[in-house]
Amino acid sequence: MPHQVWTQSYGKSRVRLAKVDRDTDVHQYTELSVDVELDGDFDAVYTQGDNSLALPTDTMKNTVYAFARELDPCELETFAWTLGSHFVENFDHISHAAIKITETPWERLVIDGEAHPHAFSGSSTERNTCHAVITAPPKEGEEPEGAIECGLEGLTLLKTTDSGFSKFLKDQYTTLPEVNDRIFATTLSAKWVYNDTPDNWRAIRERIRTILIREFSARFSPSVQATLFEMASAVLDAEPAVEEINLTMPNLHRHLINLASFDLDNPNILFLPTDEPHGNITASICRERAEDAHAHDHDHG
Ligand SMILES: O=c1[nH]c(=O)c2[nH]c(=O)[nH]c2[nH]1
Repeated sequence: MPHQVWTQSYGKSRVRLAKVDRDTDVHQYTELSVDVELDGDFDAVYTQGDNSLALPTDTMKNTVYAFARELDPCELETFAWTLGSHFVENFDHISHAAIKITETPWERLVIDGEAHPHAFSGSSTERNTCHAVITAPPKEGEEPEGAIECGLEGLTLLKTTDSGFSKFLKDQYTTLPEVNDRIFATTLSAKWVYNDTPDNWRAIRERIRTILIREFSARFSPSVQATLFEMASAVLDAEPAVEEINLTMPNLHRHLINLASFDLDNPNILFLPTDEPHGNITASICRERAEDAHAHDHDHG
């Protein structure tokens, strides 16, 4: 055979659903977009036109709906895990199921100081994410294995002071002025993994978000990099169940507008907001591991 399928995956993307929990008069509202991707013995589907092992992506969509009816999709992690396990447990030829959930949070409206029982606002760009990859059990009768990565995306943050960038490396192309008072704007994405199953997935997610926001605003930022490290470190310090956290923080520049042509000064008050081009800063921060400590000693020694 001249060619072979080297890697593959197929699935249904952006299966959107909203669920209302009407158990009490105070309704809960959950809105998700789910991606299902399967891997396994699908070669013949590609090479032979043989669909006998191809579970239709339409069926995957229906499975998402059926599971959302039966389960509480509000707990993204257990929903993803149960859904992924279904595919690897029920079909021998499916080796991996990747379930990616993106949740659009809707905030309960507060009217005249009172939380409304069934009216919500959803204007934020923020999303909760959960990416679970479930692997078929090594032996029949055993539990599937897997990994879950939790996160959030689109959390826009800005502070009008307490940020600077100076004493950086310069060469013949450097024009950036050193500043000790600038606007720091970013759209935070965070992804983290746990070393233990949290008691309450929703609660720990909320705590991590709160820590990230608090640290962003807590003190002077000498660079996006240093603030990113502080934000991630604060999560690892406060939450022992978080093993590693990856933060991506684009530096969404606010350039000082030059008003000198109009004989006007600009004492750090009028800026041009831009998002292109933007700095892109990303790092994964983990607890110090014995072998890494050794490697660092070695590097610096
Ligand atoms: O916080 C920053 N980090 C950089 O690496 C960088 N580079 C740049 O032009 N501005 C900034 N700001």
